[in-house]
Amino acid sequence: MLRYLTSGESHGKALVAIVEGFPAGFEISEEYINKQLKKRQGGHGRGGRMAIETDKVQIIAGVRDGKSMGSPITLMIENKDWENWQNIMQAAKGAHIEERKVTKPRPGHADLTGTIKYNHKDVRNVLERASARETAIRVAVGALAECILQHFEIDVFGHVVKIATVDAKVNYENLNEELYNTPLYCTDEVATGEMIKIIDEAKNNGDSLGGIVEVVAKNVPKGLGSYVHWDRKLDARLAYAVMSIQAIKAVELGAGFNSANLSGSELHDEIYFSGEKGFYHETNNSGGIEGGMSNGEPIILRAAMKPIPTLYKPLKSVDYFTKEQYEASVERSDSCAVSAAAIVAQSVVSLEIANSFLEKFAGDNLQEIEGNYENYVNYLAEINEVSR
Ligand SMILES: Cc1cc2nc3c(=O)[nH]c(=O)nc-3n(C[C@H](O)[C@H](O)[C@H](O)COP(=O)(O)O)c2cc1C
Ligand SMILES: C=C(O[C@@H]1CC(C(=O)O)=C[C@@H](OP(=O)(O)O)[C@H]1O)C(=O)O
Repeated sequence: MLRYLTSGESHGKALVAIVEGFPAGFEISEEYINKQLKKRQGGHGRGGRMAIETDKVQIIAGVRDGKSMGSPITLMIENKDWENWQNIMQAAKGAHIEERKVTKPRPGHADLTGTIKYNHKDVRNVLERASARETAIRVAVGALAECILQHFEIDVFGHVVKIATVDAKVNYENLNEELYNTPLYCTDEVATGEMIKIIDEAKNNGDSLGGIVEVVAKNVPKGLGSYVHWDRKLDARLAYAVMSIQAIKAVELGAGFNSANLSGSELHDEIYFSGEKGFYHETNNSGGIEGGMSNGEPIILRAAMKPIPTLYKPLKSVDYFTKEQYEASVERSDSCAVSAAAIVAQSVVSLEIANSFLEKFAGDNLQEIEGNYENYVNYLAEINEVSR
């Protein structure tokens, strides 16, 4: 079972994660982790901060000679912006914290309730940790999990299917690495043009936009997760993980919310059998999960991201200390980060799938896990034999 903790503030020295339970013997590609980090920084609509950062992972512990050792893996990403914030962010008493003290909470962010809850005297103490800067280290952790999945030929792709009211026609043929050279990680070129236009319009109006991301996991073996207990259900774990991403407001699997509009005969995926594929479905309204278990079809998850809360266009708020009503305005923010969210969603989905995979094929090292996996593949071949 993979467990991880993250630590780090948005303008602090660095972001750190410790990943426990990672089996020994897997090749860990620093290059792959950095590729994922670069993707998360991309996408049309990001703000000035992304021009400052060039996220690179440092593997501090748990990997030797390019392979996992079975010991906890520690990852770190430095914040280049720290240079500009040292005086304000340093931990020692006497830091110049008054300089950039924040007293005006932003609607839609963690600012107001976080300040009340922790009895802070500076809203900055909340926004530093609530910030989606933290998603950088989660992508690094997700990329580690992908090192396990890729060994077993499981591919997970995150992409953009909607920005505000513009829907993309999804072309599953184009869900590959090439997609990440496009400006919005969207498989529909025509919709991408429209999306860029409305993002620019929103930005010029001091506004922001949200959208919908989709994650597709291919070649996931049947039977990951379980129906026997609520916290072992793969769909529940995926929803929890994706909902924990900053600004995500809804998660659905397969037909999702539209399931409620369809009759049983329209919705349920009928079961077929062929010698080549074994048991399979010709439709995938379930999104690859039935009874909390992967059913062998691609896992398809969608998540809705709300528009970014920090706006150049003033929104009404109240100063935390003086209680004066004011109109908030800001120096710097993303206007749309849906492409980045697609990569973050891919990462947390990968981590949950890897976790369920390791539960099913448990082992302390690669060879042991491979053996358990092969055993299961042989078992599946056996049950595919016709018996009467
Ligand atoms: C990749 C990414 C980038 C984000 N960038 C910003 C930003 O620049 N400004 C901002 O106010 N919120 C940004 N957000 C959203 C806030 O972090 C989020 O709305 C806030 O933490 C409150 O949490 P909640 O929306 O989940 O309730 C971003 C979110 C993600 C996933
Ligand atoms: C730093 C990142 O995103 C940040 C997320 C964020 C927020 O409030 O969530 C606010 C902005 O931070 P800043 O005020 O420093 O510009 C974003 O840039 C990142 O994605 O790496």
